[in-house]
Amino acid sequence: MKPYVILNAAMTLDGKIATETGSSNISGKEDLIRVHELRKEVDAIMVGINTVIADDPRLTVHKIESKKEDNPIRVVVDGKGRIPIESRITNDDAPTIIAVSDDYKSDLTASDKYHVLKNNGVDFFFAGENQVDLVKLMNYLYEKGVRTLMLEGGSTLNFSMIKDGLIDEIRICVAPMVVGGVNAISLFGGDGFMTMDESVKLELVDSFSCGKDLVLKYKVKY
Ligand SMILES: NC(=O)C1=CN([C@@H]2O[C@H](COP(=O)(O)OP(=O)(O)OC[C@H]3O[C@@H](n4cnc5c(N)ncnc54)[C@H](OP(=O)(O)O)[C@@H]3O)[C@@H](O)[C@H]2O)C=CC1
Ligand SMILES: Nc1nc(O)c(N)c(N[C@@H]2O[C@H](COP(=O)(O)O)[C@@H](O)[C@H]2O)n1
Repeated sequence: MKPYVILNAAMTLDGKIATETGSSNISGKEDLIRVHELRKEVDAIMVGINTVIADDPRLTVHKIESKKEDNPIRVVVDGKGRIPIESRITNDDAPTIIAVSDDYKSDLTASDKYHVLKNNGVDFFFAGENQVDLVKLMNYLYEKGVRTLMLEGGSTLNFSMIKDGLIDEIRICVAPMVVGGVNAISLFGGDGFMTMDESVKLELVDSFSCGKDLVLKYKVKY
């Protein structure tokens, strides 16, 4: 069993979620309110380690009125245990789970960083060779009571999740901007599919204006 997974992201008209240098302020203020309302509804939020390193996100409900209990569990997919010890995501604003691959378990558990984070209340989950086994992670989160999970990027994790058949719904804020650049970061990265036949098919279920932005909602049809 797995949680119902909603991928939420903001992209430019040309499908980029960040520039080559990592600049990623894309959503307008109305869209950020929508995002934080969604954060308040879900049981957990998940991001990849590069997003933590690039953005040092809080992943809490902080742009609308809320209480600490409204904050979902924060999950970081971190195959090699690279989490910076001072990351905001490890503070006590909400529970945090760091998922690491089995190959890096012994290195991590032997480190001071692991013990400091454990003492601060951070939980660890180990599965997979080199990369985190996302199917096992979803199963573990479900067993912990997570029924709805918001995937908030980045590009590499988004592709792994959709390739593994783990995303149920996609909500995209399309901002009226163009950034270009072959090295800018797109909504789905990874190795990609080689043919359109392999592409994951979507069904548009809603679309609406949100301030200056357009929000598109899709169901994923595996
Ligand atoms: N505009 C928006 O809505 C958003 C923009 N962003 C932007 O995206 C950028 C980061 O994206 P990106 O660089 O693609 O990185 P991700 O945040 O997707 O992290 C990917 C890393 O996670 C680790 N990982 C471990 N297991 C897996 C697995 N099974 N599948 C995939 N990844 C795994 C890998 O690192 P390792 O090998 O070390 O394990 C991998 O390189 C940032 O610039 C950020 O600002 C992010 C979110 C939203
Ligand atoms: N919805 C959305 N719009 C953007 O323009 C963004 N750059 C992002 N980024 C995601 O939100 C995280 C930051 O969260 P906090 O405000 O620090 O809680 C960031 O790391 C991305 O996952 N999202």
